Amino acid sequence: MEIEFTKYHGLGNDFILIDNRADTQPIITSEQAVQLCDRHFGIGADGVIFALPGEEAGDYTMRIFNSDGSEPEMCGNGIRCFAQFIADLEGADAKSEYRIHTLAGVIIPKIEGEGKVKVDMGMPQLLAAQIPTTLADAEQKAIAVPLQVAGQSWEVTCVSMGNPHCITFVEDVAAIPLEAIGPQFEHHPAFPQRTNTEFIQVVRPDYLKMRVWERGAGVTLACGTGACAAVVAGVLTGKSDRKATVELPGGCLEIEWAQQDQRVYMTGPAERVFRGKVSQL
Ligand SMILES: N[C@H](CCC[C@H](N)C(=O)O)C(=O)O
Repeated sequence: MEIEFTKYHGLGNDFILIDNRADTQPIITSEQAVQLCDRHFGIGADGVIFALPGEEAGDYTMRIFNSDGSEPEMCGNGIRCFAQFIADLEGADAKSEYRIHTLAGVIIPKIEGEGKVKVDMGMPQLLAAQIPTTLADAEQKAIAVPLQVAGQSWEVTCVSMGNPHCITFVEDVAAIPLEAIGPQFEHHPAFPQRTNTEFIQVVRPDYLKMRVWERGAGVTLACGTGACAAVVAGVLTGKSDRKATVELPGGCLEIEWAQQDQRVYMTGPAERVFRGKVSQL
């Protein structure tokens, strides 16, 4: 079988996008996605994203496989790339705003020009059962609670953007041994669905530096849902403003947890890199 694909990235968090509009199920398996994401034996990416026909009043449905083959509920950098991909596919008929059905609900990206996409990421979920985490009672929030990892006690705050995030604030993100401790956070028993983990250095209340170990993908250059979760955690712990720039290794995202509707808005780039075909799957 030969598969056409287009490679996009959002601040270096890169994805293989597949036009899957002719089928209601992804045309490749999660095992094949792992092969395609391999940076030596495949195309190389942090994940594979499928553009499927719309469901439940969505213009389209987005599904994604992480590079380890697991299927997350949502992807922030990915949905900006998804919106750009759809607009490229629709050409002259392209809209500037789409309603995308995802496992995290309907997400609304708006193409703003100069390669920027603004996304209504919906409302964060904060109850322990919604993350999910056992770090607090099911109907309570896990804000600034202790978590033992690698022989150290970390103060963490848990936020779901449809996918789980564990946020901790540190003095110097550059000093964090991400490859050593990331997997211990990801697979910690306190997170039944595993977790993404964000390490945040507060430069100013409106400027955060972030590094991330992603569930199912490891170290990435950027994480959109993680940047949103980081600002929410910053507000909940009194460390950041509701509107902040989040600087990631791959570049900056503008995030706002809006006071008036309690929804999180993320603005950032989405860039097409190349198109290709792959066979022997
Ligand atoms: N690894 C994440 C999915 C991708 C999220 C990230 N790439 C983003 O931009 O939000 C998870 O398993 O929840």
